[in-house]
This record gives sequence, C-alpha cells and structure tokens, in this order.
Amino acid sequence: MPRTPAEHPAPAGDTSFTGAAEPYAGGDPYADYRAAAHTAPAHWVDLADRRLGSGVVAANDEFFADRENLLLPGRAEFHPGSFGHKGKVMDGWETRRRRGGSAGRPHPLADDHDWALIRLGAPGVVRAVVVDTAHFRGNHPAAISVEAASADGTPSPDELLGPAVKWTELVPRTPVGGHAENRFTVRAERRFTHLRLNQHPDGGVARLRAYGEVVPDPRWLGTLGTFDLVALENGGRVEEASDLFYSPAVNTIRPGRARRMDDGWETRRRRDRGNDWIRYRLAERALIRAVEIDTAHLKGNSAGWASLSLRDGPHAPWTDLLPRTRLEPDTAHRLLPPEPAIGAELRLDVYPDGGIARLRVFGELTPDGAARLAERHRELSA
Ligand SMILES: NC(=O)NC(NC(N)=O)C(=O)[O-]
Repeated sequence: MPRTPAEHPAPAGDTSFTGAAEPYAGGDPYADYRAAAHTAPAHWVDLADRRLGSGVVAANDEFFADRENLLLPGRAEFHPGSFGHKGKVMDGWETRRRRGGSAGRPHPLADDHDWALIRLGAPGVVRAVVVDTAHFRGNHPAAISVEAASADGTPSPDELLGPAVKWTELVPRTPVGGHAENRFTVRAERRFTHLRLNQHPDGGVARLRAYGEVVPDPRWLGTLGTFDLVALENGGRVEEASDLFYSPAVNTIRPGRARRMDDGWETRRRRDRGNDWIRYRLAERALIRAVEIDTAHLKGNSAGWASLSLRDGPHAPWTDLLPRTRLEPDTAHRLLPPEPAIGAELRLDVYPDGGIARLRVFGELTPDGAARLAERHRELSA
C-alpha cells in the first residue's frame, strides 16, 4: 500500500517530502529524479567534498556499496545491467537490510540505524545538507538524521565515537524520498570538523553534501606566516564571476594542480568586446607579495592575458596589483606584482575570454586581519 506524503511530517528544510520513487522504467535514469528547488549564496562550498580532503572515516556497514562513494564530486551514475557478487552495483553508500531478532519479530527495532562518520576536508559552518538518494528507489532509507562534532587534531573513529566528543543534531530524524535530492537547511552557528550521517533503519544514499563556509584555524595560518590567501581551505572564496558556462569559478582555488581541463575554469567564446573576470574574497585583510596563475590543460582556450586588482573592503576603490600580463597555454606563471599591496578582495580579469586552472595568492595577514580571523574562530568554537 503506497504511503502518502500526508502521513509524514514535513522535513526541517527547503525540501518537501517527495515520497517513494517509482521503479526504474528504462531510458534516462534521471528523467524522474526529484531535484530540490533552492537558492544558495554563490560563496557556499561543499565542506564534505572529497576534493577538499574530506573522507568517510568509518561506517557500521557497507555491504552493498562503498561508503567512499558518498563524497565523490559529480552526480551518481546508474547502469541498469551492472550486477556484482553482492548484488546490484550502486554508486553510493548502501547497507544490508536490517532484520529483527526472531521469527515472531522479523522487523528492525524503532531505533535501529546505520551510520557513517565523515571528516570535513575544511572545517566550517554548515548551512545546508543534501542527502541525495539518486537511483535508490526501493532501497533508500525511510528517514535520515545528521549530527556534527568539533574535535581537535586528528581523532580516530573510536575517539570520535567515544564519550569525549559531543555531537550536535543538525538535521533531526526526518523521512526522505527515494531517487531525490533531499535538502535541509541547517541553523547551527558553530565550526564543525566531522559529520555523522544516520540512515533509519538502513538503505542507500548516493551523495552527501554539506554546504557552508570554511573557518580556518588562525593558529595554523599565523604560524605559517606566508600562505595562499585565496585558497578554499584557508578561507578564500569566490564571490562572483562573469561566466560559469563550462565550469565553476571555485575550481580556481581548489587544492592541488588541476588534473583535467574541466578541473579549472573555462568560459564560453566571447563574441563581444568585453572580458571575463572572477571576484574573490581573501581569508582576511592581507599583504600580497606573489601570485601564481596556472593555465594547466587549457591549450587552445587559455586566457590570452590576465590582470589582478585589489580593494581594501567592499566599498573601497579597486587598485592595480598586477598589470595586464600575457599568459602561455598549459603553464604555471609565477608572477611578482610591481609592489606588495594590502587588500581583502581581489579581482582577476582575463582577456578576452578563455580559462585558467588555478590562482594562488601568497602573502601574510595584516595584524587587524589576523585578529578578526582569530575572533571569528573563537566565537564559532565556543
Ligand atoms: N535491487 C537492489 O538494489 N537490491 C538490493 N541492493 C543491491 N545493491 O543489490 C537491496 O536489497 O536493496
């Protein structure tokens, strides 16, 4: 007997309960996927992204499908004919079916559930969680809940599950639909390092996303002295970009070198007389000494020239940091601005269009910038 949405309370978020999914009927498996309608600020990043160094450090069960799939970038794939020794090959984290203890009590208990522990690649404030059940149609969890913790150092799974770590509920136990993007708003103004995803009583989740803002460790950055001020993991962010046609501008501040062209930022071909650009906010107010612009993998479509300008706050005027400089395709350019300069926001202009793979901005925080960063960390860790 199909259950109706009215039998379930509405989730605490911007998704309304989508209910059970229909069996796969052939053709495009995403044709009947239920995406969540939402608008999120452009600067939010997925703190649980594998590309940031996140990991699923433990799960109580992963019989049907590996826990690591949860944090992979990109949407989950579905190949209808793909079966292995354990059953249907699924692109997600999937546990076995829970059973009760006896013939007379074959169903799981009300509190039975499966769990996975996630280390956030970049600790920060979580503002929205997505529990994506893509392709889990008859085997998605009935409900999920999400908790978060803030732990110092690099705790083991046992330590995370031990009495010293306090868990805060981000999403209470809430029914979720199958083959759907289940999105939840989070209101917990705290810096977290780990998440715990619970499936009640069991089932499969394709992807977990934890969107929010990075809150870097000021002691680490202060000790480093000179660091990459625009890097995502250090609290840099993209505020706006002229063109997101082929790839997101945030790729330019991800860790490491780009591995392929689509791991960088590429704009569409311009047919007007303008130019493309990205506006960034640095970790905090800082003195910039050196920059690196890397056009790796962009060969026939590298930006032709680039310039950088800087401003000391949202209402200050823009001043030149780096004059218009010619770029080579597929090359890391180490560039020294004519003068070290102080600012909190940066603008990259590329001429006329094309792409870059990475931008690195090396310098040190000003004393007032360092003090604000430390204060924010203190407030969010209290
Ligand atoms: N068709 C299935 O997906 N069945 C089972 N799951 C896998 N992965 O085989 C199950 O019990 O949920």
